[in-house]
Amino acid sequence: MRMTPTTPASVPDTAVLLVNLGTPDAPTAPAVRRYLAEFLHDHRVVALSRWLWCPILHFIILPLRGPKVAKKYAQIWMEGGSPLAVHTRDLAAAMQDRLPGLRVAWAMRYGNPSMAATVAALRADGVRRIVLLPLYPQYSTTTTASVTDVAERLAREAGDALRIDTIVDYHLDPAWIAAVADSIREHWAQHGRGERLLFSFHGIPQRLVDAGDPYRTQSQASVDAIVAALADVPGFEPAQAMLTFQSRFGREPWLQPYTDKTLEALAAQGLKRIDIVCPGFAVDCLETLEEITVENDALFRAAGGDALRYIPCLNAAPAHADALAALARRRVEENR
Ligand SMILES: C=CC1=C(C)c2cc3[nH]c(cc4nc(cc5[nH]c(cc1n2)c(C)c5CCC(=O)O)C(CCC(=O)O)=C4C)c(C)c3C=C
Ligand SMILES: [Fe+2]
Ligand SMILES: [Fe+2]
Repeated sequence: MRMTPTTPASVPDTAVLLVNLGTPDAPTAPAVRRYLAEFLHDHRVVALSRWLWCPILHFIILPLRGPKVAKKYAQIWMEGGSPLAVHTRDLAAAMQDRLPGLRVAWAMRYGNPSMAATVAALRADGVRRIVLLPLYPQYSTTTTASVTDVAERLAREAGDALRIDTIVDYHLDPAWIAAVADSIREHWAQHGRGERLLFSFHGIPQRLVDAGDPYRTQSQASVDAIVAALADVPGFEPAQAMLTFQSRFGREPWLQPYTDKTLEALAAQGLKRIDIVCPGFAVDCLETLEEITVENDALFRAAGGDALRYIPCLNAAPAHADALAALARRRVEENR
């Protein structure tokens, strides 16, 4: 008699796969060079011709940036590793607690654990359907599409044995908006309110937005919704909120206004206490913990400010895990 392979009821055949950007394995120059080499070879991130870009990358960017950026990672490194990896892992564990009938896994677009190895391990465990959740609330071709490029290749290679459904953005998800707004509210309850509330998002080249990338529009929509959710805070006026863009890379114009220039301008206007939050980042990372709380803090003070008060990312907070688990559960049930 021919036996039909079955999956035991206790082993879920559907997984939720969180994918974040990626980070070096260690805060050392060789590890940072390896990570940046993979990241900056991605055509979604740098679209220049390889004839032009490879010599610049291999002979200028990687040798110079490796040691410099490794020192920055060393300042924020946690006991369990890079903050981006630690918080992504903890968020996946918190979501697993909320999704007992599903398998929750996490991977990185660049570096480790890779998407290919994670998907291979899930398939070996009997997973046949994946709900993919790139950890970018706002869609961009530079980030989300780069994750779906890899997912599409893996699904193609697996043929009928694997289906992947992607949640392409969640920039207006009501539970996520409420979680970010509540984190700001709680910060204000503990520390008081600053004179301005800056929403600082990772930038992208303006050229990409001109070509149709919806990232800026979605970032503005997230800010508007979070500000609307804070309307009942006594004394808070929507005009105190500002959208800015950080982490420029390269020489061409990126989305503006720039976070660093805005902070200097606000200090020059005599403002002393600014609150800053980064809702484009699901979890804390180099760009929030070093660029905002070390570099931008120093330049705000040097320009005459007193305190740049950073409101942390949602990380593995219960409200974040609740919001993303509900989002994933809905997607699993939608196309059963
Ligand atoms: C949140 C969304 C992100 C977008 C959009 C994004 C676009 C983008 N980034 C670079 C270049 C670099 N980014 C770097 C770090 C970094 N970027 C994001 C997120 C987005 N990037 C995160 C979460 C991080 C931190 C990773 C960590 O380990 O904590 C870096 C590496 C650090 C450095 O060398 O400065 C680079 C380089 C480009 C070019 C780009 C869009 C074209
Ligand atoms: Fe190269
Ligand atoms: Fe980046």
